Amino acid sequence: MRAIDWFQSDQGGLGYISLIDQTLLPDALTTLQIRTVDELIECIQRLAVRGAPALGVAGAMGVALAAQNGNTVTARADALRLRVSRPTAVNLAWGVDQALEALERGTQAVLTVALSIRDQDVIGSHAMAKRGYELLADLLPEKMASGLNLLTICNTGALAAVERGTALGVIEEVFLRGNLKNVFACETRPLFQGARLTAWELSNMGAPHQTIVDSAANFLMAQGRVDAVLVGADRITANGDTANKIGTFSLALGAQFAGIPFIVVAPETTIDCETATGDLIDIEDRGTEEVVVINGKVMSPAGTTSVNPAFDVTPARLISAIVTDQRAIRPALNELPSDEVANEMTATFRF
Ligand SMILES: CSC[C@H]1O[C@H](OP(=O)(O)O)[C@H](O)[C@@H]1O
Repeated sequence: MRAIDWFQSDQGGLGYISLIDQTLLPDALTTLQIRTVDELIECIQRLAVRGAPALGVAGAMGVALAAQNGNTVTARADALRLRVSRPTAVNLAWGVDQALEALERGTQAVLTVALSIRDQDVIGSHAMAKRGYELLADLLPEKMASGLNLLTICNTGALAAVERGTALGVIEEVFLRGNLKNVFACETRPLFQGARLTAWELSNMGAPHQTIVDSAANFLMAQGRVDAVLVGADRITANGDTANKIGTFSLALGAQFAGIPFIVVAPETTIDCETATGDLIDIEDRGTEEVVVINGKVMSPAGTTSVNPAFDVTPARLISAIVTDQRAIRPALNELPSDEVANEMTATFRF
């Protein structure tokens, strides 16, 4: 079952978006039928649908909903509201923009673009899985043979895309080829995408895994218990700086301290060459309640407020490699990015 897809209903031929409500996992696997842009915006903002690639598909399919439910003026207005429903993942705006370009050619033209984006995401996720596996085999041949201990954060599997996903798709490939010893999945406070979603996906795969509290990750790396860190991305800027789930920057620091590869896996559609450097990325702050309320229990005294950035930014110089559906930038095999490699990344990404 795909995290997000499009279906044509028999009710007058109008189509709708089908999506898994990820807020209910792992306790319940429930799909929703989304027929309006307002319903889709609500699902995006409460993370019923989430993950950069999935948001790109949702953005494009949302424009198709808008086109079939209204005239081009109201459709464009609805699409622009959808475009800004979450600010950090560039894929959402990109998906909306791609579909909007077809709006004047009619609803079917918009839907054709949206379904193409969906299908390209599937192809890309398989390409990233293969390319990421090959990179790990190049970087860690001996450890690959004995079985890799990998660490990841948030959820970057099929739930964050259409199929397979990004970083977790690479981990799946390592598992399917018999080279996975264990996955440490950071629980990923405050919304527990790791403990809930990544653990669910790894369990469904039958892959060996353990969840950890986020703050344990760097200690495990320092102990030598992690061979590589693989993470997703929500926006990669022209110089290779990468926005991803909060806690990712800390993992990159831990990986550099431990001398292990820190690998970002993301489709080309996550690269935003219009934004020069990571400090320019709009980082979503999701407010106090998500931090102080856990399973309905308020953990802090009334009046306590929180800073709750949903993402952070990892500087390109801390990133060992960026694997996309089309390429992989690889550091010298025996060192983490030096200034030269970081400059190469900058040169490579600055189109
Ligand atoms: C496959 S990239 C998914 C990316 O999106 C997640 O954020 P959120 O759960 O808030 O949508 C996280 O940053 C993942 O790395």
